[in-house]
Amino acid sequence: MKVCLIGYGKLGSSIAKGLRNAGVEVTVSTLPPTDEWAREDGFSVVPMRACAEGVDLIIVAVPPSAVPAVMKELRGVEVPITSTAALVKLGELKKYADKVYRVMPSVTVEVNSSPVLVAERGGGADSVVEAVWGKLGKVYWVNERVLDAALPVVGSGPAVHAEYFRSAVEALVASGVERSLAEELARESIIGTIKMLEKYDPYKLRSKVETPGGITVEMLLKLEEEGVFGKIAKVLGEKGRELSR
Ligand SMILES: NC(=O)C1=CN([C@@H]2O[C@H](COP(=O)(O)OP(=O)(O)OC[C@H]3O[C@@H](n4cnc5c(N)ncnc54)[C@H](OP(=O)(O)O)[C@@H]3O)[C@@H](O)[C@H]2O)C=CC1
Ligand SMILES: O=C(O)[C@@H]1CCC=N1
Repeated sequence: MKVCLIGYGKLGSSIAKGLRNAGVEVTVSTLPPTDEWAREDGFSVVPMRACAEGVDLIIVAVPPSAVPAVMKELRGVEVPITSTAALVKLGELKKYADKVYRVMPSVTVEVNSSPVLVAERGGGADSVVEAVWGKLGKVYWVNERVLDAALPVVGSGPAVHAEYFRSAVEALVASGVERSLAEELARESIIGTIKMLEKYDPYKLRSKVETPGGITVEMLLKLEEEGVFGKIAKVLGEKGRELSR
């Protein structure tokens, strides 16, 4: 399979590396200075129209403000297009191309382990979209409203989750644990928790950990009193509702 990737920034470079891991041939089109970064990473960089020739899929990973210019330059190209841009709706993309989809992944595509929301089925090239994006994680076909509502947890997710991880590490360091050990312990704990969440819902998991009158319930009640979890749900939920309007 061959892919043309437009944009080699934070997300684009992760997409390129994830696809390469999976044996997909990637050609890049981007502006300076990231054109040089793509070359240093071993990708071939060409002008946009040349990039779009003879490929199975085009992935547009440029800032939302640059999408109209890129779509205009791709006008008339028959190859299906997937846009990763937040904020640019399908209705806008369809003004420029027939076979076009919105995709919402996260940078964890770099390790081939991202939820990949795709809107919407029936865009004229579903199987090629599934085949390419399926190399980068688990594909979920959704309507556009769900893609936007889920963006705070899917697209932004790694940054939000990393902040919890960082806080846990700082807590351990403050308690006298060496940073390298603290990072390893926090990481292993999260990996184990994720595996348990595949078996149990979060309420059940919490009740398995809380010893009555013990340390866990004491800490969790304190965090709830501070509004920590409620605030996360409020901010992410408000943003999801705003985006999906
Ligand atoms: N970062 C993330 O985790 C996620 C991002 N997204 C979406 O993906 C898109 C990219 O985000 P991100 O990678 O963070 O952004 P960056 O700003 O890091 O990267 C944007 C890339 O697009 C290039 N570019 C800008 N304008 C053009 C143009 N006209 N033609 C060709 N290339 C161009 C930039 O080149 P240069 O910098 O060299 O000028 C850069 O390589 C955004 O729309 C964002 O909403 C979606 C999900 C997750
Ligand atoms: O922060 C952003 O706007 C983009 C979309 C999701 C992740 N990065």
